Amino acid sequence: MSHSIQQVNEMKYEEFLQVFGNVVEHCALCAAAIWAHRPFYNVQELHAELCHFIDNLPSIGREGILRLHPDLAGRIAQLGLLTSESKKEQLSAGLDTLTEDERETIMDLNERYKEKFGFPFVICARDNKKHAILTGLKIRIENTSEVEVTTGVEEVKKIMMYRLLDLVKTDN
Ligand SMILES: NC(=O)N[C@H]1NC(=O)NC1=O
Repeated sequence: MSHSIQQVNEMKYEEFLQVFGNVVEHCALCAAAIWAHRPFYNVQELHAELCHFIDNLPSIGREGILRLHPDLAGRIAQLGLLTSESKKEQLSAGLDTLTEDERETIMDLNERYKEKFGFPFVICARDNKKHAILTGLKIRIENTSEVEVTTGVEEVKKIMMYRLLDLVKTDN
């Protein structure tokens, strides 16, 4: 359901958390923190407040946010246990149409990425089809940890914007 920015600004904390609690995957803290910063002028400002909160976390906090994300085409997806948001995103990237070889490659690269960095590979699946995800994994696994925390968090912000646009009307 889509809400006007006026409706968002009038929301009590509990409703706000229910509506926006998963705009950052499994990290309701982000929405809980920025509720105090109402009123928001528009969805862009809401997004900017969330970005500001995330950017001000210590590096281990930002890594923690990455860790809350399920692997793309991973076991959680295979078990049907994704959040509805993540499921929709993974479908939009065509991750349900992977060949056996592609699935094995992506799962293997995801494991190697996690072994190297200690957090999962995060990319905005609504901006990347399955081939771009595979290429991204192959390229980004060569980066340093610092670069990958920054890159992963920038992807979280893109995912967040799409999720917000599903929830807030922009025509006000
Ligand atoms: N691992 C990872 O990138 N997961 C996320 N990406 C996305 O678009 N939705 C997710 O859950």
